[in-house]
Amino acid sequence: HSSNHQHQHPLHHHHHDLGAVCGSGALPLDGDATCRSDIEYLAASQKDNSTTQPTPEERRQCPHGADCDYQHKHAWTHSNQCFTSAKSNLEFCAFTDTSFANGRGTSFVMPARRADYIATSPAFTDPEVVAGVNQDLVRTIPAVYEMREFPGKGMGLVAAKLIRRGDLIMANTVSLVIDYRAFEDLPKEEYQQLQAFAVDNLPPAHRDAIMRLSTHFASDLPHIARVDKIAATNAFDIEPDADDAEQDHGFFVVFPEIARMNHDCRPNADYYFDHATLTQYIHATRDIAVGEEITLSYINPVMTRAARLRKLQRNWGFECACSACTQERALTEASDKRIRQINKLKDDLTSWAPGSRASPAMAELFVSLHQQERLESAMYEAYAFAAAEYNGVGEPWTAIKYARLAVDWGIPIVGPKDRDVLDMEALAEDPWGHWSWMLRSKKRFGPPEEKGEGAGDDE
Ligand SMILES: C[S@@+](CC[C@H](N)C(=O)[O-])C[C@H]1O[C@@H](n2cnc3c(N)ncnc32)[C@H](O)[C@@H]1O
Repeated sequence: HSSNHQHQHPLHHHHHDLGAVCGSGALPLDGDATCRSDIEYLAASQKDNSTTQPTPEERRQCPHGADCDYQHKHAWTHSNQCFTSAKSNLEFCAFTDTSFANGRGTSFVMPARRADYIATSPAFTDPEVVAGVNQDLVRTIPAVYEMREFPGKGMGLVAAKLIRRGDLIMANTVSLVIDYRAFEDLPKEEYQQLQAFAVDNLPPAHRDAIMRLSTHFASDLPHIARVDKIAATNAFDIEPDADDAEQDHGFFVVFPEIARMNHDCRPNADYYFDHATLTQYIHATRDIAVGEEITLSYINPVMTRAARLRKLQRNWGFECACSACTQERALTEASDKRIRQINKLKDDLTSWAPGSRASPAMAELFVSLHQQERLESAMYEAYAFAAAEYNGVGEPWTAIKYARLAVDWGIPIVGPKDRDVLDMEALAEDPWGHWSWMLRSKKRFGPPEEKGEGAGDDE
């Protein structure tokens, strides 16, 4: 299934994984109430006036944590079409809430308990958190972009004013949300029927915005096939919330306005998804001049030209003609060499084994290669590696400099709640108390590591 790339967080050199409250292993499918974050329980229970919502204490005592979460049954405006998979025995339904996000509406295709779980998110229980999002079907703030046609690409967006790095370009709440298992487990006809049903039940303006989206030049498709082609051409992969009992199973999601952004291998914007607001945010990754096209990368950009072209052709069926793909041959070769070097250096920088060659100088090279490659979306990671390397040899001031850069470049790209951003904030505030403090020196010059469990690299 075609879908846009998602951020991976390759900065897994943490010895203390801030993101994982219950350890790093996958949760059993029926969940574990004690593993979930207290803050999220509080947020959900305080923001919901209904008395059926268990208190944080009640949730904690639930023998089957996951079931406690679904005591609150969301009032869906449409949820009368379902199919049960013979393959997995799961029942998938189309759920629509036409009042979601101030009447914009949203539709899900997934099992009922998962839909009810997602509906406990603040985006549903506290409409305030999504006020001001979705400035497109109904606009109250002037747009920083306009839509126009780009020869060979269909429609696209251009900057209508100077946009600075870090500026918010647009944000959309979830529109059409499909559990990957529906796609994998159901017969194609049933799956496509649920998907079309989900779209048809949205409020008309929203439904029409989806139906106008690109089918990548396919025409005269019957309605159900057209919806399927629109989903395949425009969907983003979304990773489930870490508290979702079914977190091993991802979604693909269509956002009707964001879907108008075309691909560039060196894009000037990037996106992240926030589960609390069920919103995809698009920010500028560098300054964008008036009249310049606003672009995203549909794939991981840290790939050689040939690999990028292959992937774009296979998943979206277009021949990438962005400047990084069409520059003269000598420049392409130089770029591919830098890409290969970036990927090699990353192995060293992510390794905290005593034999790793990583050093502050290597991290400086890593930062420079990203700048040379115009990989603004990945700069925060490079800065984070540099911060950890400097701190690892006891250079707190340079470590703080890079940690601050990582935070500033990371917030627009992965959001303020991202665990790497939080980790760098912690380093900038207290390098001496950070996990990386003197860690390289200790590993290289300290007593020999104990053999076996816990020794050496945490990868
Ligand atoms: C998510 S949509 C982007 C918006 C689309 N151009 C439209 O008219 O709504 C993805 C489709 O846009 C087109 N597209 C996006 N980036 C492109 C590029 N760099 N070159 C050519 N076509 C592109 C392809 O048809 C692709 O299947």
